[in-house]
Amino acid sequence: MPLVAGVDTSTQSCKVVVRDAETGALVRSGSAKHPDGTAVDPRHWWDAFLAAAKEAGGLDDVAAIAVGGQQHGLVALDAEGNVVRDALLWNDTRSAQAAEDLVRELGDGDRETGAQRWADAVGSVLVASLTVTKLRWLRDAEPDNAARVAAVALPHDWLSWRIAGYGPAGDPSAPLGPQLDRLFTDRSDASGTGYYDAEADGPDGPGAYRLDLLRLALGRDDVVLPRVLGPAESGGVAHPSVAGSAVDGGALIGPGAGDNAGASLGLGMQPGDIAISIGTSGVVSAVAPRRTADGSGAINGFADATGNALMLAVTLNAARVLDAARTVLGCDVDELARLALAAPPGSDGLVLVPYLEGERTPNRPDATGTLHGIRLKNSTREHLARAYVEGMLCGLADGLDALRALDVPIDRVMLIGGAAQSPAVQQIAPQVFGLPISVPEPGEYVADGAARQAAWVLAAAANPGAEAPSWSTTIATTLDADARPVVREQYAAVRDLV
Ligand SMILES: Nc1ncnc2c1ncn2[C@@H]1O[C@H](COP(=O)(O)OP(=O)(O)O)[C@@H](O)[C@H]1O
Ligand SMILES: O=C(CO)[C@@H](O)[C@H](O)COP(=O)(O)O
Repeated sequence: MPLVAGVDTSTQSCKVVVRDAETGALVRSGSAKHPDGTAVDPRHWWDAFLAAAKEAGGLDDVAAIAVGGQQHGLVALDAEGNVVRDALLWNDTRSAQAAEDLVRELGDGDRETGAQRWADAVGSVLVASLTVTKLRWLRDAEPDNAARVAAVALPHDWLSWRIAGYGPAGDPSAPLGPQLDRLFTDRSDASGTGYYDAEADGPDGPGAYRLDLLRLALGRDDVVLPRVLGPAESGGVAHPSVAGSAVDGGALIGPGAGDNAGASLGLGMQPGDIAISIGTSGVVSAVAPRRTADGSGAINGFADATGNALMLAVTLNAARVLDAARTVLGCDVDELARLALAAPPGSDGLVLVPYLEGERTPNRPDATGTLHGIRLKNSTREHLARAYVEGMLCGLADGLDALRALDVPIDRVMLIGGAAQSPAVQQIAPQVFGLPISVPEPGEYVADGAARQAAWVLAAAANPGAEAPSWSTTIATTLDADARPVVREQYAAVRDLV
């Protein structure tokens, strides 16, 4: 049985899974941490990938590999293949003013007009997360670095390029050197840049770069952008020092995907399915045949990894809100869950608005978190734990409402991401969302989606036109509970007091 590898180079860590290409059975896995911070030298992602691959027993025997990754991060390369500065990640808000400037400029000075024009052009109203705003920030704040930019990649594009053996000139781990024209990406991740229209008529199918928007941001467009591959197209072969050395012809590299599109592929999402991911980011996502251009900015209209649209609401404050609660309470994840479940729904009026890192949806990059309604009665560890869980979930419930407002069908809601394993999150989520919640078997769904894509690439190499393999997703449990409207009512009453 051929084996395939899937990688998730996410905000906090790198995860590698090795699966059987036909059945999807998990064979081996590994993971390694990334450094903290919103600006990171990508070499840490390379080191973490190598460590995770080693923990997964090495990748010599895999016949294909694909990479899913945190979206939007600006990896700006010079002509020698070096990064011009630390990559600015999706959760770095220093480009908030650049986003505002670009919105107004496209609207001929009018914000509302500009917001709708960006949504029509690329599927999303600009916020600091999107790559194009980081390019504008670079142009304005670091003109010397901006002048050195010869290629612009995203985290998953860059890691795929390194796996193929390319990289900085003179770096022994990059034997093929800095061939920038060998960079490739996929439609899902390109759709989060802000200078790619996934639904334009392109020469090879849907999707085309918007060089006019790149120029608007950077002031020029003479930079290499990764080639955008089709869903089952191979971008090349892994360097034998990294993967596939024991396989005839080497390991094919798949196009990869943005992490949310990777998760969608890993879960096998269909229209009507909603995934709520509680990782570093909080993401509410749905697949649809076409994107809706939401000029309000609540919903991003990205692409998925199969040819559909992927509609998302994304918050900056998710699993780390619970990490912060653990720091405040001095407890581990089990104790946090026990405490939260010991307090009543609504936490007797104690409400956390969880903008601990500013916020993206709604767009409040400079906001801070606030605790409201503190009384003697609710000044307990239990109430505080519950308020943190409820506040974080309320931000996601607003995202679900935004999808609903666009008439996105909601038949099934699946909860994934690191914090989805918390019993408190699992039990409180149906009370907040007012819907039953399905929790798939614990797993790395982004890496799994990348592995499924790798298996698809392998099948398509032998049989062009092959479909993605039909690996199944097991739902471990479905949780239902009476809706507790008080939680969202209390939250709505204070959410805008920032
Ligand atoms: N049982 C749990 N309860 C609460 N939080 C958890 C639990 N398990 C993991 N986490 C949190 O989940 C986060 C990691 O989730 P993950 O989806 O891997 O993030 P990312 O993909 O953004 O790197 C960490 O902040 C971690 O503390
Ligand atoms: O910005 C987005 C999507 O628009 C985030 O979803 C990032 O893609 C990071 O994801 P995680 O590493 O938190 O899973």
